[in-house]
Amino acid sequence: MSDVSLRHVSKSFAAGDGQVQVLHDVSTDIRLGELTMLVGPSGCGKTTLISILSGILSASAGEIELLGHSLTQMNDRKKVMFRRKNIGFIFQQYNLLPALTAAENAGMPLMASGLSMQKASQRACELLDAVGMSDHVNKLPRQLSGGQQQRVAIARALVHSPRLIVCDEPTAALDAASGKGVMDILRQIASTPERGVIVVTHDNRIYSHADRILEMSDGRLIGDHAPDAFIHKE
Ligand SMILES: Nc1ncnc2c1ncn2[C@@H]1O[C@H](COP(=O)(O)OP(=O)(O)OP(=O)(O)O)[C@@H](O)[C@H]1O
Repeated sequence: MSDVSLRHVSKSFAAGDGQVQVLHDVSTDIRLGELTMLVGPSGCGKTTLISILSGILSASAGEIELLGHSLTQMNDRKKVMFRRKNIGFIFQQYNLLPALTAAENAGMPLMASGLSMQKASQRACELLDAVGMSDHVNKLPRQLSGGQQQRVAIARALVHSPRLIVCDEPTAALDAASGKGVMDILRQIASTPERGVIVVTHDNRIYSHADRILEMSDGRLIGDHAPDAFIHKE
């Protein structure tokens, strides 16, 4: 059994009087212990695919299994619970709450599941320390650089110890050095066998951080590459 399995996944959206199909018969397996990148031109369906594999969107057809559970058979409430426990999300925009400190922001998922502010902040500080932010725990987002804010977002994504980290363009808003710093952290997370990281990206500066690159075009998976081979092909 694979850690993430997609079988014959298709997705259509309503458009005008008809439907537009944005994913066509996508099948692949994604493993924990690896950093998998999903690359391809704008509009080819990358965000739609990670939204389906993390249970945010439902597929129009096909089967999705995640960590031994069939997402296809879960109702919406179960999907929310499953996601909260097992998946951490990191986006291009860091989505930090401006009135909360770094520690409070990073602790938010724990507070949302009922932990006290004090306990949540304590665990958040451990994670902030791990991403090199121990000197900034009491700062507000506006007092942090883009790269530092993304580190807070990484700490927030990890604070509930999810097994899968799903990232949509995590380095798009960052300069090269900050982007590399963020990818080094994600790479380290994916080097533990019980954790997997999936990164959607356009950013060819970071391809070398992948263990594996899945290439999409026009709603289809068209390649499964080792990063070296893909970088030389580009
Ligand atoms: N809710 C929706 N309703 C209708 N069409 C949608 C919806 N969401 C996405 N699409 C369409 O599906 C296609 C794939 O979009 P998606 O965001 O998955 O692409 P992407 O590869 O992530 O693009 P980008 O790299 O620009 O973010 C696009 O043509 C988009 O317009």
